[in-house]
Amino acid sequence: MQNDRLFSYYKAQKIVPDEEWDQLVDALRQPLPTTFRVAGSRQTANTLNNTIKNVHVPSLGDVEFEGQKIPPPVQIPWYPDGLAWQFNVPKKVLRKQPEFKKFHSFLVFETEVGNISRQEGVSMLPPLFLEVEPHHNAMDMCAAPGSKTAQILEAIHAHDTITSSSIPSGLLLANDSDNKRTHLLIHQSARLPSPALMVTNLDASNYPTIKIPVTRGKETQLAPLLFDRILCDVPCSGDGTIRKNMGIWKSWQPMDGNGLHSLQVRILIRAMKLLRNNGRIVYSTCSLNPVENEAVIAEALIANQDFELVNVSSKLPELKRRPGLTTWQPTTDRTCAKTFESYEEFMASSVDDVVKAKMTEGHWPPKDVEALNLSLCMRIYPHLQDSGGFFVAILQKKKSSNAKSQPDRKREAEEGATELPDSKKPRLSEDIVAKEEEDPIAFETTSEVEAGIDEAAEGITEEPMAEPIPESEKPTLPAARPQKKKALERGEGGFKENPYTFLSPDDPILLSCIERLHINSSFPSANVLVRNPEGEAARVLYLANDIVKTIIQNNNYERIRLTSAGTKVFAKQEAGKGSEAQFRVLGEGLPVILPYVDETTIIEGDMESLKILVETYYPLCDKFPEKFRKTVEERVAGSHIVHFPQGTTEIASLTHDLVLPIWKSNVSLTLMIDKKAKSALSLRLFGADITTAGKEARSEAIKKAELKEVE
Ligand SMILES: C[S@@+](CC[C@H](N)C(=O)[O-])C[C@H]1O[C@@H](n2cnc3c(N)ncnc32)[C@H](O)[C@@H]1O
Repeated sequence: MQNDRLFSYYKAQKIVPDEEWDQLVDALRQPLPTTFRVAGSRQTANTLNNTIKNVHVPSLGDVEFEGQKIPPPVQIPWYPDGLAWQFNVPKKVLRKQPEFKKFHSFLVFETEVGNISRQEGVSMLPPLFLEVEPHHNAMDMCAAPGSKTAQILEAIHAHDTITSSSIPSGLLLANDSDNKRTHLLIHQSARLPSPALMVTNLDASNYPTIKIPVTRGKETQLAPLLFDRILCDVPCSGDGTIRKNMGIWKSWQPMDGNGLHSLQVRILIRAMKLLRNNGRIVYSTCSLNPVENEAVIAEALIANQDFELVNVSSKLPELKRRPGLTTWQPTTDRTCAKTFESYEEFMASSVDDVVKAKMTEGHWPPKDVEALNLSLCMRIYPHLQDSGGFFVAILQKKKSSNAKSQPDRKREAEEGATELPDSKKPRLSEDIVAKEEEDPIAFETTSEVEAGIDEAAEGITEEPMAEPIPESEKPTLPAARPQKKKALERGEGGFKENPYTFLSPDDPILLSCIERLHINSSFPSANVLVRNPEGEAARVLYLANDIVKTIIQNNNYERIRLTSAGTKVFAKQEAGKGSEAQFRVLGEGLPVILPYVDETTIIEGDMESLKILVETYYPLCDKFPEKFRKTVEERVAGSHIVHFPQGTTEIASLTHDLVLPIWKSNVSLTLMIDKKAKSALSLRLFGADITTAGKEARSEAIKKAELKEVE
């Protein structure tokens, strides 16, 4: 844990006062605590958080391991409502100490189903400063793998109740230039299914204008969509993650940051152009390098003078932070022995011309640096609160500014970009505030039920975001855009996504879903879409909100590489021999559908029935308590919804109502949630994984242990 280049460079930047230097270096050499955030909409999160606070933490309060006292998890002081936690426990304690082992497996399962996000503490900051509201049009420009996207989605869904999800009027457009990573992002965000989410795969620095129809007087025209909030969590050298990514100790060199500066500036400048008046941009990196931080902010503020930095010193008062730098000294010298105070000094030096060409004036502090208030930027250092290193800046588009920068005016003239006042925004449906009755926990059900894949998780899923970006992942531009329509076809490389088609509200498949679940007429049937290749029958139905629908219908997808839109609600389920295939409601779609479902359609369940459903793959109907059995026997085969009311019985205690999808065949029932979601539910309700998969995993582990002993 020594790198003289890194030390010389950061000492020259004076990132901390001399007397703090040793503390900073000591902190960099300590392992990073494990941090996690209780995810989901506010009410669901608070319920789970209470379990952590009142059940788990007290059981970890007095633990000793190999003669050493082990400190329990503590809440991160600055995170709102105490929903984020941190603990610093060696791996062997998690594996061997019984209480911590139990807590660890709780975290693993809850992470799998998306109720907990294993996210670095400082990486939770940008969305908190973005202050997204459910009606906002928000954009996450460099979003994958999606931990911050999830936080923004939660803010967009702030009106969700513990029982069901709302259809927000706002939008979250999450983008990443790396195609593979956008799919990771989609997978992660399926944990908080949202009809307001769109995912694109584009170069953020050159993000195309999205058009939406706007009515002025009698005329409707297409105008550019401008955003209320934009997050630029840009690709960076990642040296703030050195406590976790030990490879940085060896590999760090100054050209990493120098090389990223120009892309970072271009991404931020593009975000500025996509923002509406009085909107807000959060720019962040997990790097300590001023060239990737203050220098980027300075260059962008000079390029677009409609913007200013926002003072957020009173927000998150418990967060220890340091002001942004106003001086810094870039270098191209690998040893970092020599840094340069100004661009002029650098250009006059004996540095090789090829190297000189890699640097711009913008790498250095501008002449009028004081005017930019760079000290309003925030630097988070590891020694202040035992965290990673991080940088955040909040920029705001001034309320009314005539000071349009030259390129801005030019672009607006070219694109006809217009600011849409609130009253002129396209008319979108009102927020539909969900009923506060039933509760589905948002289980991930993308995989087929009990698909038989055993991925018994050993560790909590690590957040890949904080890794130093390997060469292959450094600033990427998506594969060349297809020139011809033909290239859009599947399997030809380039853009492979299927077309988006909205169903007619009287489409027979949609009508059959609606009739079967007695979905009422306020359900937005006109917003249901499919993505099957032309000519193929639909297998999955998605639901989009009005703004997502408007965007899909008014833009050209050869230009906007749309990877995903809306949330899955129904999927085709092949039935057994002699029965017709049917569409079933998906666990992830249930929260959105539930407010529209006629209550008499929902089957009342009880704890014993829930236990049987959790414990067995296909329990026979006659195994269930009489009341429940009679009700299900009266129902036709196919997709049903069951409500399990909160309460305490001898078997278990349910802290809040649960609503889950089941499938009824002729003689048996199946709980339609995926294997891991079922295990998480089992752990939460019964204190153990009583699922078939859980039991199999345990007996497998015992067999292995016995074999080892024999050997
Ligand atoms: C720091 S990571 C983002 C982490 C993410 N915000 C999160 O919290 O999970 C930076 C991301 O930028 C993406 N990226 C790199 N160059 C890009 C570009 N030109 N346009 C858009 N995204 C880019 C990378 O693929 C990477 O996923």
